[in-house]
Amino acid sequence: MTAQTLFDKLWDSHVVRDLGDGWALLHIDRHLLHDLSGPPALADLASRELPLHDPSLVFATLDHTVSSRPGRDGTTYVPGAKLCSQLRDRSQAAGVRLFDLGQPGQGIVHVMGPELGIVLPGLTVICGDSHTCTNGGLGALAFGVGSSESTHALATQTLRQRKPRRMRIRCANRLPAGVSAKDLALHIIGRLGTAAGVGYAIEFAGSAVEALDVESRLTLCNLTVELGARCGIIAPDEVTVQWLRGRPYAPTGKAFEVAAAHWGQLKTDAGAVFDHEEVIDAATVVPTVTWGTSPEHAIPIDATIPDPAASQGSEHDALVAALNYMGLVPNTPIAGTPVDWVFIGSCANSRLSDLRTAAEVVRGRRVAPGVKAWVVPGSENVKRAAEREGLRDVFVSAGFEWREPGCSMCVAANGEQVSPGQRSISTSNRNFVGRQGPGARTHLASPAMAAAAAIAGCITDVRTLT
Ligand SMILES: CC(C)[C@H](C(=O)O)[C@@H](O)C(=O)O
Ligand code: SF4
Repeated sequence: MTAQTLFDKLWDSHVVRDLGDGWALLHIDRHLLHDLSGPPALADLASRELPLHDPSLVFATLDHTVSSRPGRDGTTYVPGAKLCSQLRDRSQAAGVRLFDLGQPGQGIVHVMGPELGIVLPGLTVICGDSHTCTNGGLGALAFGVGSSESTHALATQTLRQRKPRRMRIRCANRLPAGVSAKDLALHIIGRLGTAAGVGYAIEFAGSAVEALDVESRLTLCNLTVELGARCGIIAPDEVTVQWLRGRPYAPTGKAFEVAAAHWGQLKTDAGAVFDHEEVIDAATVVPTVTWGTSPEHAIPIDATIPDPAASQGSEHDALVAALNYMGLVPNTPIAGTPVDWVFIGSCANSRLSDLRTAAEVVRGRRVAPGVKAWVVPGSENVKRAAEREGLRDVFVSAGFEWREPGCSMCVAANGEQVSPGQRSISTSNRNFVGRQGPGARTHLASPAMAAAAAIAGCITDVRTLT
């Protein structure tokens, strides 16, 4: 038998029918719905009088348009109230399990899926959301879909897809202490650019990836879409198996052992051929932040803001526009840039391990005067676990606000915004123009770096925080 990549194994095992010309009909194992993309897909189906093919494979949660204010309900953010009630009503009518506000399981869709064991290695997972690639961190074949694809999958549990090419990004050696998966992701995007992954499914491999815990793997895969690829995957291993054991929707008893034995086969065979390969030396990665308006505007914390004079044509113009929007001066150090806002949250970095890392930086210190700092846990379960182990108290006594789970200021679809011209350091994954509100200036960073900026009042190297 010819050597196969992990991606090919996952793809081949889900082909219902080869449609020719690189297209295939795939079986979809899990379908996740959120309050923005879920209601239209369910409504589309209802208007065609089509039943769901298998509601037990579909799960819904409220995340994008819900307020994160303590004591909130689905109506606190008034413009989101209709979407919330639609997702509730349509899920109930369709027999779909919805994790509602205040219930264990509610949370950002890409946080709650893995957390509950709804997402498992070897499964195909879709959601009407581009960061569905996050789930690849467990070894699932997971990708975001558009609304007509979502409708099709609800009705048939299948999807017509064109097979992407395969890329492997091998991360050699180990990340240095204090350098996280988020730094690695930003480093990779900064080096390869946001178009590098277009048309590819990307496998992250190598000793630095093997050394990551599962939550860090989810972070790394979360940012695959910012490389232009719809899908990122990491081979499941013993760390994955241990992380999944006992999760509510994971198999139990003998079935879990059988599943785990199967997951052990899900890796790229020696000698398998990729269409493209990249190698990153993880040992050279340092804490990384973005300065501009694209995730590829990523630089090491000890670097200076780039000078557009070094580039030409449209690239020059794009750099000038980004510098103007961000209100930054070329050739000055990024460290020391004052921040108004600190946002620790989003499906990139709002899991328990992220909050632990940030709390370690914050413990016994104070948020700098004039800085607004928020922690928005990724899910109700993350929130409760963090509260049980005292992390909430660490943040609150330092001057952070402790909020309710959801997307919040990652995309500001719930009205929680950074004011025009204000600068935010954010653990999210997109720093686009207006992403955190009209005129808002966003710097992407790891939880440790965001926490350090909250204390220092400016972008700072967490390794030298005093
Ligand atoms: C609103 C949603 C469809 C969107 C996405 O697809 O990613 C959002 O989650 C985002 O992060 O920009
Ligand atoms: S947290 Fe941000 S990136 Fe993630 S799903 Fe929500 S809006 Fe999208």
